[in-house]
Amino acid sequence: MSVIHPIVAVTGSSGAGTSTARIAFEHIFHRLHVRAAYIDGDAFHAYSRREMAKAVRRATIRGENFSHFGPGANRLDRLEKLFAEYGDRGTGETRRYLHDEIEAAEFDREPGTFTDWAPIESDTELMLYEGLHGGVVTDQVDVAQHVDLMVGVVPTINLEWIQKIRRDIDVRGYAPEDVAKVILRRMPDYVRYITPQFTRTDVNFQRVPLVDTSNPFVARDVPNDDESMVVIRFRDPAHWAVDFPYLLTMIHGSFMSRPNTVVVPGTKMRMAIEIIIGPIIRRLLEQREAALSR
Ligand SMILES: Nc1ncnc2c1ncn2[C@@H]1O[C@H](COP(=O)(O)OP(=O)(O)O)[C@@H](O)[C@H]1O
Ligand SMILES: O=C(COP(=O)(O)O)[C@H](O)[C@H](O)COP(=O)(O)O
Repeated sequence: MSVIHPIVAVTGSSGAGTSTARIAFEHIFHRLHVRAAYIDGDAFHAYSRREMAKAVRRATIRGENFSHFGPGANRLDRLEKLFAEYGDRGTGETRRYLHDEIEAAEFDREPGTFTDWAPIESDTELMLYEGLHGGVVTDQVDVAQHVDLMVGVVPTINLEWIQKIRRDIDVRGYAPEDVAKVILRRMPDYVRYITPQFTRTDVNFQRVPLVDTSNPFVARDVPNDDESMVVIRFRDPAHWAVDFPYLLTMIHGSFMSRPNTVVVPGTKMRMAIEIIIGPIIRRLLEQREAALSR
């Protein structure tokens, strides 16, 4: 945790929508004229696509579980080092994982490989992490302890799988049966490392479909915003002085389902993110300015 170099972590499983949610954060930062350091969590994968395939084969032969969700396939030590260093000095190192031809062409590399480690942008006011492990805690690392605002993007699982399946097939070019195998292989680490994060998050955005998603493995398209609601849970509303009456007034069709939970129409998810997160980011920046002027 750091007043002068705050870290915001947007955390979610593969296909959950963290990259999509990041756009709302970019709008907030633009409106507040924030200079942010952006971190893509996939940069902390430990292996290239080819090396990962070999590691998975070796683990399978040994009858062991191994996936991108677990510590064995990620440099969580370097992720924690980055968070600790950024919180302390506003510096650190990151890189990019190049998922597809388009991303790879930008760096004249092969898809499924990394760019070189390089210093993050200098003189930033905060860091935004987006990826799988922004709130992870294992026997060896505690990434969560460094985060000032932790946001979960956690669609209900059938919707999350539909989003992942459609994206991995339509955008990343994977075969449907391979995506299903990856989902199955990742389940032990999903339960052990991914889902526990969402108990630690300050706020979770959980998109819930209002249409049938009972068999996500045959769904032809992703339920759109009109076909969903978003359950927004605050771990400690008082800590962030969440103004629920204002929220309910501003977002037509919203209602409280619990004292710490507001539900909004799917079409209002981005607006809800901006109305909720905007004041929190402004408060973090005001605290930073006050500390710097002391
Ligand atoms: N609110 C949403 N409504 C409709 N589709 C969504 C929504 N959020 C994410 N998606 C879709 O789900 C897929 C995965 O989203 P993405 O942001 O890439 O997930 P992640 O980065 O967490 O893996 C993408 O195809 C994206 O367009
Ligand atoms: O699933 C994720 C998480 O990323 P995202 O949140 O973008 O899904 C991995 O990065 C990719 O599966 C990498 O493996 P591959 O080399 O198969 O792309």
